Amino acid sequence: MTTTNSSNDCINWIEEAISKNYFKYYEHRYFSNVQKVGAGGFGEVFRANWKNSEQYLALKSFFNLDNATAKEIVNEVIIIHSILLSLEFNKVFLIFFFI
Ligand SMILES: Nc1ncnc2c1ncn2[C@@H]1O[C@H](COP(=O)(O)OP(=O)(O)OP(=O)(O)O)[C@@H](O)[C@H]1O
Repeated sequence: MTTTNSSNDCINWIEEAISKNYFKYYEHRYFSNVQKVGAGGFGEVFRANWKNSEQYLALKSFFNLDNATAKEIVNEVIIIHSILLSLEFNKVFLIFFFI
């Protein structure tokens, strides 16, 4: 998928990514020092440490996992993935969690 398709396509895309293990699931308990840093139309953004490391990660939560949100997630994954690839990162780590 290179451009945004319909909402159904987005939900299928997410479900396929999960079933093929492209998306990994991490328990909330592995994150520490979770602090809210912002909010947008679809949810809230937090910064957190992974386990006990010094490295900050951005965690996004979504108000609802509906069609519009699925489309937003897919767009964001595609944009961040292409930016990181252009910077020659070999692996891409994105974290979303749902409340
Ligand atoms: N990786 C990040 N690091 C630090 N702060 C962030 C990060 N991502 C988002 N934020 C903060 O959280 C806010 C909300 O981000 P989010 O991506 O949810 O919404 P948005 O893109 O700003 O707005 P909308 O989703 O309504 O178009 C941002 O305005 C920013 O202040």
